[in-house]
This record gives sequence, structure tokens and C-alpha cells, in this order.
Amino acid sequence: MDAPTVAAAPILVAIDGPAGSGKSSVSRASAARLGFGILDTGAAYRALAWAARETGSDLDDEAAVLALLDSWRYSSTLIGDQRIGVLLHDGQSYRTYDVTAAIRDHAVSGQVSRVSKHPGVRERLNRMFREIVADSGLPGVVIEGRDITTVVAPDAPVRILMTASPEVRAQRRAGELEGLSHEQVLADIAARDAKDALVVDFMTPAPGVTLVDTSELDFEQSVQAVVDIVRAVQGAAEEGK
Ligand SMILES: Nc1ncnc2c1ncn2[C@@H]1O[C@H](COP(=O)(O)OP(=O)(O)O)[C@@H](O)[C@H]1O
Ligand SMILES: Nc1ccn([C@@H]2O[C@H](COP(=O)(O)OP(=O)(O)O)[C@@H](O)[C@H]2O)c(=O)n1
Repeated sequence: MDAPTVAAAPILVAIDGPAGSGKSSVSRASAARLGFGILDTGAAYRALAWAARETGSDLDDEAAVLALLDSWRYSSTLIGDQRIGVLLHDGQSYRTYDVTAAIRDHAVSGQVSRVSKHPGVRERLNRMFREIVADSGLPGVVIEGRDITTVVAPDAPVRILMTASPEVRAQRRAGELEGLSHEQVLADIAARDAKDALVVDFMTPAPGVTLVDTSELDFEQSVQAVVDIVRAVQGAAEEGK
């Protein structure tokens, strides 16, 4: 009898960076070009913060957020348009919510750091991220966030820190958010980065991590920069065989 075939683990492309650096959109376009999936870990932290607000949980209380995680299930598309789903158990059954749009609300963005600061919560989500990638059945997955290159996938063959100047990042974000001035957006992302930086360092590349500064790059050039790095690593791996 033939031995059962075991699917090869997907090639991992780990990308970190601060808010507005281009991680999500550039990762998505690069993944599509490479034929890989994309896992946006920030969306999971946002979906957890959304659920904490929805259920009236205390976002600053780690035990309360961990208890919420027991009744919280997360789903995310890894290819094509991003759809984010949350299942919440009300004591009797699960209720399904499509939170794709809701997690981008300004109110949620301002609260996510309150749930992402808890070490036990991060551990639980990190385990979930590794399972999602391992079960994906895809040839590769681009996984992006704040601590992917250092904590979630430090052994990934491709690790990138994507940055851009604070002014450029605020300008890009303001383009997406109607009704907020450049100054407000600049202040909001600076405040969020400062809170997040207390927990993980996503401003300086760890040893072996490639820095991609997109301040002077347009969108297409940023995507090409990521694809070129991945192809160079794939090429080197082929040569080494
Ligand atoms: N290199 C770039 N040049 C111009 N606009 C960009 C570039 N990278 C990203 N953007 C735009 O900036 C906005 C924020 O990017 P996003 O991917 O959401 O950043 P992040 O995930 O790092 O917060 C999006 O509207 C995106 O299309
Ligand atoms: N790996 C990650 C990803 C996100 N996060 C948290 O989730 C929030 C939202 O992440 P995001 O990637 O959607 O944020 P943007 O950079 O897209 O604005 C961040 O501000 C962090 O608090 C994290 O702690 N660790």
C-alpha cells in the first residue's frame, strides 16, 4: 500500500511594520502575484477587539479577554477578497457575524492595542495563526503584522520589515478615512504605534530581516520589491538543491 502523501508545509513570507506602511495592501498584491495566500494578523486582533466591545468585555482585563477567546472563533479568507468572520457563543449556540467592514471602524482601530497588549492573548492568537497557515493547503502564505518576523515565524525563509515615514503613512491612511484631517490621522497612528511598540518592536529589523522602506516607492514598486525578494530567496534555494 502507498504511504499517504503529506502536503508540504507552505513557504512563509513574514512581513511586519507600523500602521500605514503598506503591509496589508502590498502583501495582498504580492501574494496574488506569487500564487500565495495572505494572512492579515491585524484583522484577527481587530476582530477580537470588535467582539470585546460587542460583548461588553473589559478590554484591559487579560482574564476577561482570555475568557472571551473561549467563546470566540475566527475565520478569514486566505485568497481573493478579504472576508473576516467571527463566531460568538452565547451559552447555547454560536452566532455568526461578518465583521469585514466593522473591524476597520475608527472606533475599533483606537481600541485594538488594549487587547493586543496581553501576553496570554498574543500566545493564543499566535497558535491560531500557525494552525491556519499549516492547514491552508497552499504553496505559500504571506503573513503580516507586527511580530511575525520575530515571534510568530522567526524561521520563515523570507522576512521583511516594511516601513515608511510617519508623514507618508498618515497621508496614505487619510486617503482611506473620510472626514479626518491629516493631523488627526498622524496623531492617531502615532498614538497606536507608541502603544503597540511597548509590546513588540516593529520599527527596527531583527537580524536577518530585510528592510523595505516604501516612503519613496509607489504601490507597484513596493509590490515588486517584495516579489523580487521572495523570488531571490526561491532562486537561491533552487540553486542550493
Ligand atoms: N507604496 C505605496 N505607495 C502608495 N500608496 C500605498 C503604498 N503602499 C500602500 N499604499 C496605500 O496606503 C494605504 C495604507 O496601506 P495598508 O496596506 O493598509 O498599510 P498597513 O497595512 O501597513 O497599515 C492603502 O490605501 C494602500 O493602498
Ligand atoms: N501581529 C500583530 C498584528 C496586529 N497587532 C495589533 O492589531 C492592531 C491592528 O493591526 P493592523 O495591522 O490591522 O493595523 P494597520 O497597520 O493596518 O493599521 C495593531 O495596532 C496592533 O495593536 C498586533 O499586536 N500584532
